[in-house]
Formats: sequence, C-alpha cells, structure tokens
Amino acid sequence: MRFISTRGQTAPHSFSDAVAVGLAPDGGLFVPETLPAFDAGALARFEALKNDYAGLCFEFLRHFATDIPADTLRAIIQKSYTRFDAPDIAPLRKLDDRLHVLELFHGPTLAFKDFALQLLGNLYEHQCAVRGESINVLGATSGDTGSAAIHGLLGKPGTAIFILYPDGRTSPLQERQMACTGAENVFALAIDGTFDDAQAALKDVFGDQSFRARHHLSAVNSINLARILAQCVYYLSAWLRLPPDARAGAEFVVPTGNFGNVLAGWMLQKMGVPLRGFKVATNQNDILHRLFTTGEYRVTGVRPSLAPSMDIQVSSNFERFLYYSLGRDAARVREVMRTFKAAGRYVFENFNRDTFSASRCDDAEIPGIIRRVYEKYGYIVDPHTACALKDPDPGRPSVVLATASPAKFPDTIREAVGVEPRHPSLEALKARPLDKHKIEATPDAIKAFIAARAA
Ligand SMILES: Cc1ncc(COP(=O)(O)O)c(C=O)c1O
Ligand SMILES: N[C@@H](CCOP(=O)(O)O)C(=O)O
Repeated sequence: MRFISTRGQTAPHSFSDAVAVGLAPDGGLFVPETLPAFDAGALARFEALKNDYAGLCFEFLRHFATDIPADTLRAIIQKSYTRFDAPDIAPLRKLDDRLHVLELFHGPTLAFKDFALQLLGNLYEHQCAVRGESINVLGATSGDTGSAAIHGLLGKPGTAIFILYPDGRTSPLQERQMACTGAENVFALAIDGTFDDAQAALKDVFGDQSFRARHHLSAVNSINLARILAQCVYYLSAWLRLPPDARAGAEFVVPTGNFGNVLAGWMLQKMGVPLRGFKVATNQNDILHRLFTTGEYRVTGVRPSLAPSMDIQVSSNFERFLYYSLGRDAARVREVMRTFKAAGRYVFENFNRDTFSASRCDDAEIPGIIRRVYEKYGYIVDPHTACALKDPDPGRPSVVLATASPAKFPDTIREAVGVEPRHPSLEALKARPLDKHKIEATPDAIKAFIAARAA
C-alpha cells in the first residue's frame, strides 16, 4: 500500500515513510492511494477478533503497513496496548437500551489519544532502530495530544519531543502531564495564543524542507496518517461488540475539534464496514457545526471553553474529508485550501455532508449535561464527552465516544455534581516541579529551540 498527498504534489510514500514525515512535503495530508474494500470475508475475520483488541488492530493495520514484516508489526501492536487499565482496552458501556458509551480513556494519559500515540511511539522506536537515525517529534496540543505523545515516546532512545500548547488554556492537570515528566528529551513549549496559532506555526516549520530533513522532524498530530488509521480500530471494535440488532442503526456521536477522531470512523465506513453515520459534536467553537448545517466553512476567533481540548477552529483533518468529497481532485483541494487560507472562509455550493450530522454545546450547557447524566445513570462524564450527550436521539441506538477521563477536569466536575474525581497517576503529578518553556509562536523561534536541543 502506498500513500499519496491530498494536494497531489508529493510522490507516493510507503507506510513507514509517510509515518516518518507526518505532513506531506507539499503541505497536504497523506491518504491511502486506494482504500481497501472490506468484504464479507474480511468482516468475518474481524468478527472472530472482537474480543482481542490488539489482534483486531493487527488484522486491520496489516492492510496499510505493508512494508513492515507481519511479525514485527504484530509485536509492535501487542506492546502498544499493554498500558491500558481495562481488559477490553476500549470498553463499551451500556447506559440504557439505546445509549452506549465507548470508554476511550483507559490508556496511560487518560484520553483517547493514547490509542494511536502508544502505537506511534513504538513505530518511531522501530524506525530509529531499523534506520539507525534519531527522530525529533513536533506536535501542537490543546491538552491531550501533547501528553499522549510524550507518554508514547518517554524513555525511547534516539527521540526528542517538542510540544506547543496555548499557555493557560489547557486544564492544569493536562499541563502537568506534559511538563512534570522530568525527562530530558521532553520539551513543553507554552505559547501566548490559541491552539490554532500553535498548529499554524507548526505547519510553517514543517514547510521548511531543509530544516525538517536535517532534524528528521516528524508530526504526531492527526495530520499523521498513522493516528487516523489506529483510531479506526476502536470504531471497528465498538461496532463488533454492539448487540447485532443495534449495529445497522447505530449512530456514532463524536466530540470533535481537529476532526481526526470522527474522520477515522468515516474512513472505516468508506472501507466497507457498515457504520450508519456520525454526529460531529462541537463545543462553542462550532465551525464544524456551522459547516455541516450550512455549507459555510468560516473561521471566527477561538473562545476558551470548559472542554478546552476542543478549542479549535481550523480543523486539520477537514482537508482529508474535502479530498474525498471533491472526488479526489487534488487541484481543487489546493484551490479550496488556498482560498480558505487567504479569506478565512469558503462556501461550498450544494455541500454534501454524506452521513454526518452535527450539534454544538455552549459552556452554559456543559455542567447541566454532566449533572443530568450523573443523576440518570450514576455515571460521570468529562466536559468533552458531555458535548456529545447534549441531545441523545431517542429514536435510534447511539454510541457516544467518551474521549477523556473526568479526573482530568476536576473543577468542572465538582461544580456539576459536587464530587471530585481523582486518578492516582494525576495525583502523583501535583507535587512535581513544572518544567515548561515560554516560547513565541513563530517558526523562527520554534526552529531555533529545536535546533539547540534536537536528538
Ligand atoms: C478529550 C478530547 N475530546 C475530543 C477531542 C476532539 O478530537 P479531534 O480533534 O480528533 O476532533 C479532543 C482533541 O482532539 C480531545 O482531547
Ligand atoms: N484536541 C487535541 C488537538 C490536536 O488534535 P490532533 O488529534 O490533531 O492531535 C489535543 O488535545 O491536543
């Protein structure tokens, strides 16, 4: 399997090369040259593995990671799911006859990002060993990607990790997960600005091909295709574990910011797994809600919210959806992205929202939703998951993706239900010194910082 860019101006890459660079050199995002078409035989093989998460992941990823020997790939995947504290890895919890919650917060950093970033860390380790090269990883985070990437790479020889984040806009515990590791190869870089500013500066750094090649720079955000592919697996796992009569009608309701999470489910559907559809659940940063309800994609300022990891306006992975929606016409993708970058808006005529619907949730609503869910089910959800529980459809089964542990957001939970959730791994961080670096969100400042500390 080879991987091509949504902008059509990059030569096809192998899986390992696409993972190593992350963002395509022409500024686009890698997608599979052709999507596999899973037939009844493939679905039956998946079915047989529904209670073996790592086995299912291998059975899925072997269609993409074709340049890694099967035994090696299997071992990398096995190792990637050993640090989850739930035997099912991604437990599917039934709240009532219609409503299931897919718990994606049992990994080491208590958010869904661990599913892909534990794996990506092990893929990088493998690449460093095979190629005899170091890797410097650069990421931008609104709270969860950063800590998951750090904990995927912690202690891996030959790597250094640089994470940009908006200072004061993550939860305090999310910041501690990044800035209290004590590891010498981890750099938490606090910027004045928003996640969008961090992500834009990151893309500019990746745009400097000679800097990128010199430092073997790789991207850990969901611009890296490995992130999306690894995230497809929890949709597959959940779909397989739904009661058979719920499978065909179930809608996946997905807390959404950078559009990587929900895109993974949609791509799985395009490969032939019959998922019915997806609700894009945004917080008050609602560009995607507006897009899917009006066809207009228009940036407004980021508003800090109680669901800070979704405080995003410019959603990277929208470009992958666009590529497929425009019939894989890379020239049109380039034109839309150019217009959008210049004008901050693009209006799609006859916008085809495919199987997506959308909802938005204001800060004023979040504590009430957490309280309602707690009173009805005795179950505490984090503020991001709450956005997806705003208005469950009583007429059909839904699977709500629970993307983070409530313990990461104790203040909001205490306000909502009077209980402060705790997790031992987070408690341990409270006494540790914070090691963060203030940095300007400019490509030059970021490059200078990396050059001085690269692995
Ligand atoms: C807890 C949580 N929920 C939801 C999201 C949204 O996911 P995505 O950015 O892939 O749309 C994020 C961040 O990305 C997150 O950290
Ligand atoms: N919500 C994310 C933002 C980055 O998204 P990614 O999935 O592209 O890495 C975060 O928590 O950092």
